[in-house]
Amino acid sequence: MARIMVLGSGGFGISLSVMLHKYGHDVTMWSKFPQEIESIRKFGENKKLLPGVAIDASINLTTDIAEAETAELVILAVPSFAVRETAKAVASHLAPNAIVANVAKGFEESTHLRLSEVIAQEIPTHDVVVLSGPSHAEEIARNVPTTIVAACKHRESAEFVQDILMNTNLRVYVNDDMTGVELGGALKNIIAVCAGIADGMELGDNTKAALMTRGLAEIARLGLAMGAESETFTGLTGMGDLIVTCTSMHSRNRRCGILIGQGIPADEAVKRVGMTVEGCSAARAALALSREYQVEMPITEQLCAVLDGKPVGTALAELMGRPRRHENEEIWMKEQTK
Ligand SMILES: NC(=O)C1=CN([C@@H]2O[C@H](COP(=O)(O)OP(=O)(O)OC[C@H]3O[C@@H](n4cnc5c(N)ncnc54)[C@H](O)[C@@H]3O)[C@@H](O)[C@H]2O)C=CC1
Ligand SMILES: O=C(CO)COP(=O)(O)O
Repeated sequence: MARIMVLGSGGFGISLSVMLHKYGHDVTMWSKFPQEIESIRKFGENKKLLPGVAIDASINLTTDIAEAETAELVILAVPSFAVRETAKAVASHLAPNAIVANVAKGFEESTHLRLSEVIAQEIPTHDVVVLSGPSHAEEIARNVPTTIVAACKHRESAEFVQDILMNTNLRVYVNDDMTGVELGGALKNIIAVCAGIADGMELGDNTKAALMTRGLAEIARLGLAMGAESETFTGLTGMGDLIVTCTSMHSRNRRCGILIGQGIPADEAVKRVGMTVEGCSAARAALALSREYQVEMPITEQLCAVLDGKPVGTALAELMGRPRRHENEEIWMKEQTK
């Protein structure tokens, strides 16, 4: 049994807390917002962010982040935009040997940093483990067999988290390619918004398959330029998460895309989803990174234009009308220069 502090009492924070509690761990769930905790106490669930999932009364609920002091594992489960402030808030309350894990999938929008880099800046004293992979909160909470990855440069830290999280319904792999794992998780949200747009426009399965496949190509292109390993993108945190998020009825990013595809302006679509949608801000960060690393990310570029008001039909026509190329252009170019 481990003592675990989950920071964030939204969809994913709750699903992890409920699962870890079920497997006998001592779980405390924190929210910055007293009204969120009060509402969970009152109704025994988070009616807005994960309705229908009962939160056992023996899961400790708090708004006092200092309660992290006794935790062996502290899991950040807040949106990307809140990762720095949450890491900063918990930094002085961590036990010396605690491991910090992050489940948020995105970038810091102002710096374009990966979230483990943001956390490392605020908590340089502790190892950060990235948790990612195809894992919707709604299904984790209901014990649907699921696989994820715990990524860290130090294998012992990743294995510490693996040991705590592994159970009969959750299989956890370790990986040391933190860059690849984090980029896969952050960038698939962009493609999920686009897949949703295609669904909202009532395009077909061919279009969705094209977006997913060419989306993975541009995810891997940026990833390789940033030092990730290519195998990571065909693994759980690359292709695996891309599949689940582009096809699932649970996906917040896809749901946002459906609304945009139906003609709802992006800001309004995000509001209507009412939960964390990471793909829109990730698209802006990814576009900046693609320019910095000089790689082409045409789908990401068109999503950014749509977020700025370009009609989805025009964006689609421009993607279809791109200059002819080889499917594996970079490999082909390399072959020619041998
Ligand atoms: N919901 C899911 O199935 C999964 C979500 N994730 C990732 O986990 C992260 C959180 O997502 P969800 O739990 O779905 O979001 P959510 O919208 O359900 O909950 C967000 C939580 O963060 C808290 N929060 C918001 N602003 C905050 C701030 N400034 N400071 C501290 N806390 C703040 C909210 O009070 C709430 O408890 C996202 O990056 C998402 O991509 C990853 C895997 C699965
Ligand atoms: O990352 C997730 C599932 O692995 C959750 O994001 P979505 O809800 O947008 O699919």
